[in-house]
Amino acid sequence: MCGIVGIVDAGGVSFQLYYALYALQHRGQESAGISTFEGATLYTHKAQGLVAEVFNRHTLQELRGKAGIGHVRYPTTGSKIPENVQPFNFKYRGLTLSIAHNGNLVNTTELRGEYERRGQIFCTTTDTEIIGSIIADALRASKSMEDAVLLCMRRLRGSYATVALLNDAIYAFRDPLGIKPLCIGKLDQGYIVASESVAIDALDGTFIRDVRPGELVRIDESGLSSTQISTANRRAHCIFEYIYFARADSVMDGKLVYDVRRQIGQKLYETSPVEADLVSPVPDSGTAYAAGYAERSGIPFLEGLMKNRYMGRTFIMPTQKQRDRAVRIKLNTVRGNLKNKRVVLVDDSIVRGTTSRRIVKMIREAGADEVHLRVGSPPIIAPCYLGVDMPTRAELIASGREVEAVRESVGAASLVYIPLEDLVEATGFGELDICTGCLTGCYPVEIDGEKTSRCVVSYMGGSLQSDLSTFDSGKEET
Ligand SMILES: O=P(O)(O)OC[C@H]1O[C@H](OP(=O)(O)OP(=O)(O)O)[C@H](O)[C@@H]1O
Ligand SMILES: NC(=O)CC[C@H](N)C(=O)O
Ligand SMILES: [Mg+2]
Repeated sequence: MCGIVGIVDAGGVSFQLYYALYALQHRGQESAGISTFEGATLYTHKAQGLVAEVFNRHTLQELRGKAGIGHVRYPTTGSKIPENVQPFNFKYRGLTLSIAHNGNLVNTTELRGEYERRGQIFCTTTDTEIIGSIIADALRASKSMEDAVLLCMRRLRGSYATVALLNDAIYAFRDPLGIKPLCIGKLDQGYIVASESVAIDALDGTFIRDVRPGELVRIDESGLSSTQISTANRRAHCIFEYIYFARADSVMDGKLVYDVRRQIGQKLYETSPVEADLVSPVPDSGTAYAAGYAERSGIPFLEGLMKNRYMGRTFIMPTQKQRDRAVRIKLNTVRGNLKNKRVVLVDDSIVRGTTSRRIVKMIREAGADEVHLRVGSPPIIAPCYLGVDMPTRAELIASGREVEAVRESVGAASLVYIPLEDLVEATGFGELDICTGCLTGCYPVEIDGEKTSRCVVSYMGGSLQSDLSTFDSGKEET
């Protein structure tokens, strides 16, 4: 779930891009990068590390121009190596293209093979380079950016919210199902597109709207224009954005994330009331859920865990060793709030169980009488292929296990997950407008060996109808 941003601003963009990436840091902690354009020169600075580690005043001053894009990475395809740090640049005669992507393709191997057979040499091991290659190839053949993106949408399978800097114009597009978020804001002297609205807020901008699924937006110094490249008969917004990834203060596809989480917290109490002395969130992402739970139950909201504010997110760290170590440093108990108390502990999700195992033990050691765990998502039972790094069933604590076995494994007195119907209702979307692959094992795009739900996409000009389910006969439809 990387974070992407594109800005055109008459006053210069590098510092603005930096602050926008800072606001999106929670979406990717592995690397950060910015590309800008001025005159005939493409400037790029990128490296592994957090936004504040990668850039300083000097590097930002060197990034000249009034248009640029930025990226924070959370690796999903291609390992954690310097070559995979985005944005990626493509140069050909008078053409300079820089590209940054949030999402994950499921036909990378097939497309890479095809391009390699045509003589293409790839410099990275990511899926993103394929998107850049398709666009650069089309532009080299004198096609328009609209044609290039049309080709992308016909060829790419998976999720892709993308920003591209083509000379001094920014292009932004979203896959036909709108799996990953992308929104548009107005700045004093220009425009911004970003993964989440918090990046617009950080620049004192005004939220305009979301980029529509299948839409291509162009921004340059004369303003903003849009072309609808493809249209689908459904959407598939990622449910995990609402559960965990997005910041609670973001408005995403018309929903304030905090409201969704708070409502889930309320429903969690209604699903299975419990008598307790306090409701404690698991910071950060569990907080809005706990607020809703406390509100509905009337049980006092009290923090039993304190988060070290200098620690980032643990779930998105690449190795189990790093994740274990990080949880130990990140969370500590507030002993006085827990001693001899019956505690309802509310978190957004249990994925591998790293966090819950550790904190239930810590809270018990702090003297709590009972720890009741409440979770704002149903059990995560299937891998995500579309942008969350949980690639195998084996690593998921709830995959192939009953709730009782998970409860025992994390050591809680009781464990309750929100039912899927309640979660879907809280998002306000229809069941067919969100991707619940990680919760149901049924995906909105064709994935080898997995169930696929029906989806029909039509493309600009109406000449091509692609029914993804035809690749998939015999598999279940929802
Ligand atoms: O079961 P696990 O594999 O531990 O994964 C789930 C946990 O990881 C996430 O927290 P994280 O620390 O990444 O981020 P947060 O500070 O936003 O809650 C999530 O909020 C859960 O607490
Ligand atoms: N999390 C993401 O959006 C990652 C983008 C891309 N798949 C990469 O791994 O670099
Ligand atoms: Mg958490």
